[in-house]
Amino acid sequence: MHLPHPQPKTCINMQRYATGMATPTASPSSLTLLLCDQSSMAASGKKSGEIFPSEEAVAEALAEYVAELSARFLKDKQFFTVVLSGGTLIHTLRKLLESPYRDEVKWSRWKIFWVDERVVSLKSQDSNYKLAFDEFLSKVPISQNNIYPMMPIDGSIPTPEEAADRYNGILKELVDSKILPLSATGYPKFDLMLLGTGPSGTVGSLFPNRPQPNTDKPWVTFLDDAPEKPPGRVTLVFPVIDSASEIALVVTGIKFALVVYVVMGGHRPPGLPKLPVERIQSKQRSVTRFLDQDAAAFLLPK
Ligand SMILES: O=C1O[C@H](COP(=O)(O)O)[C@@H](O)[C@H](O)[C@H]1O
Repeated sequence: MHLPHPQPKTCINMQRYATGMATPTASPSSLTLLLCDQSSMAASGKKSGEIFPSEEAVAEALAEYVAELSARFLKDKQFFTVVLSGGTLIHTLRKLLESPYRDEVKWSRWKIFWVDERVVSLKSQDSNYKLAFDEFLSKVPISQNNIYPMMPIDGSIPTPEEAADRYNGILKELVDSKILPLSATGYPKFDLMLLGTGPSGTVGSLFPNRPQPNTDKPWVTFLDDAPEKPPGRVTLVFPVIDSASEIALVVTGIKFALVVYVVMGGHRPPGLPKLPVERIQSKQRSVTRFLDQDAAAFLLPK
């Protein structure tokens, strides 16, 4: 696969993606790429489109975005339902723990879910819940009653299939009690889905070259042969992810540059099937992308 060399001195404003006007399958030549000078962007400290000069700037913009959504959704409904991923995303949420967000956000009205989990004890270093709890949830006043881990809180470790059944049941109860609405296509509709991706284009635990990305029921599925450790995973199916009112895709770091390039419409190796992360664009709502310059290193104008 031939890729352009990164040019660290340039940055790119791809506002069209932020507004959902472009699709991931558009060719680079059809996109509006505005080059700007990295030093002026860094000096202004402001976000420019969706590619930010640093991971720190991504974290700041993400906090502003999430806090604004929380306020907007809570004007009309009792709870703000947020679905977390694991991985680097959790660290990037850190600015929400600082002023002004820490005091302004109505944390007691958040309900927290996960897009995926590793089938391990909640105390394991591999647990997405533990990561989120230690780094984020334990530092804000969200009641434990409003946190819905994908693994049992009693520390038991079910099989991946049992864990998926259990979470399906939890989501069903929340739908039945009208806390989670159903989308027009019959899937639970969360307010905000916070996604990362792996270098291979995963979303949650929907891995390329596995059947789960094409599964549409039940709402939560599982695998016991994930290509990355640990092998047991529970994950929301794609239509549940796609039904969320808002989706943020947060990608920082050079190891994601290739997958970002492909997702944003760059040249793709012949025969490469559509990656799970490429499927989250929807006509119903935009995907808000938060990329740092490292993740966007291959996105160069033609
Ligand atoms: O295993 C997982 O990895 C992905 C990506 O994590 P990152 O460290 O590359 O950002 C994460 O989104 C997912 O929730 C997690 O289970």
